[in-house]
Amino acid sequence: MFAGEHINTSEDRAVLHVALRNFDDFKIQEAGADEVSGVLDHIKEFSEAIRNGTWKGYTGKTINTIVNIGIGGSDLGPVMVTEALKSYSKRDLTAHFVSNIDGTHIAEIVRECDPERTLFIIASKTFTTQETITNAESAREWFLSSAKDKSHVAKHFVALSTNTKAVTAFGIDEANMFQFWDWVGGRYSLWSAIGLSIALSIGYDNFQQLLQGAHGMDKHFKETPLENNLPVLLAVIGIWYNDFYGAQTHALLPYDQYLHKFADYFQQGDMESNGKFITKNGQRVDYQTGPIIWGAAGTNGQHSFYQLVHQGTKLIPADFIAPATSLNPIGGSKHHRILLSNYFAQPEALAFGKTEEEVRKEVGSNATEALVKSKVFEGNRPSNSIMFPLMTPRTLGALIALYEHKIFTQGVIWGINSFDQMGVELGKVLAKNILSQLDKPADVKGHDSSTTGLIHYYQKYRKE
Ligand SMILES: O=P(O)(O)OC[C@H]1O[C@@H](O)[C@H](O)[C@@H](O)[C@@H]1O
Repeated sequence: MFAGEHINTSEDRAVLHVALRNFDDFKIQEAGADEVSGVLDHIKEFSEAIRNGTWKGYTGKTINTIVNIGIGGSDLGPVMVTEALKSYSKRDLTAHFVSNIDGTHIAEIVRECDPERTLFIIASKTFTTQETITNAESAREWFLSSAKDKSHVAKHFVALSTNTKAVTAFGIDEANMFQFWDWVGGRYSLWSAIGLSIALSIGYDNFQQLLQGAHGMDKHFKETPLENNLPVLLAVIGIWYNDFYGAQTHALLPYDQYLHKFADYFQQGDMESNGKFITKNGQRVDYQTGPIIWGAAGTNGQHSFYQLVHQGTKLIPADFIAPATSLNPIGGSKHHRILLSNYFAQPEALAFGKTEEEVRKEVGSNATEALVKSKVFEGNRPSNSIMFPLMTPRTLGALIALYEHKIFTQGVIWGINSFDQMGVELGKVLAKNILSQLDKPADVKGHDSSTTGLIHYYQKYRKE
């Protein structure tokens, strides 16, 4: 990876998100790697102009709202990071994210926007993604219904993409396009121009700290012997439970409200990278590969799904993640001490459980056998605890890179290509075909009876 070899073999591409946060440290040979700092300068200049108010909208007002329109890797990273670093954000610059093709998403968000003061950021590596282009067109329509004049689009729309031709065809000025390169995978792109909404929200200096933190983890990963290498340790522990103990899922459980999108983010990061049954050589694997990633923040999960984690029939390895210090130490950090007491208690309970003997002592001799058994915790349920001093941009950068390299290491051990995503294509092709058949029942052809029946039902009941 660091050498720039085309390890994404199916697409014949290098995998160089590490080049986006390199700071001239590693020597990377790949076309575009020397353009990274130029794009960072562009991000710096633009984000400062928006934040300090020198960039004005079409009526001369400053921008107070940004709307990132993107999906998958062009959405989840910016969403997760802006939430995680909200404490560092410019509070009078509201950040919204539109991803879903469901018109409700954009409709509800533009309700909260003033066209004179809103900047739309169209984030798409390919600039062909159906959801993003459709949402971007609707945003432009909404904007022009107030601004009237197409020349005003330049003040309110920018693009983050590798596809200059499609961006200019959409009507966005090339000067307002932030470039990146095909060696940046979508789910590894928050470090690239796709991070513009992050830089706008937390400021360029903080964005750079995020990159520095990731670079620190890159160096650790590249230079540390395997037995002390954090991404490698996480990777092999994960493989141990996945491949040798039959664990189907892996839970990400941050005890930090700011990380409430962390599991969503790594659902794509991990499942799109390692959800594959074919090796790089084209063999079907006869072992398990990527786990199902899920999770939720804080103590909320304890009052819903932890029952199954503690006493269910499934083995669920989990990562518990927390900062030692809260950015909101209200009540003399009363909340944080309670939060952390839970953060410490849960892995302990999972590991050591409660024996039948202990339960008997607790419930007394009058308790029924069934009650005694229902209170036993078998224990021996595995978890990793990750703790850091304080949530800062630098720490978050390192934390994200830790998981990125964990996923990469697992992919290497499983012999799969963690950097393509062929599995998302079939559904897209079928949907395109179905879209062309939705108008008339007579057009619905070539499907199984269930699909045909469903489409006919829709055609019968739709209002418009
Ligand atoms: O940035 P783009 O080109 O619009 O792509 C968005 C997403 O599109 C999806 O189809 C891919 O599975 C993701 O990996 C990708 O992040």
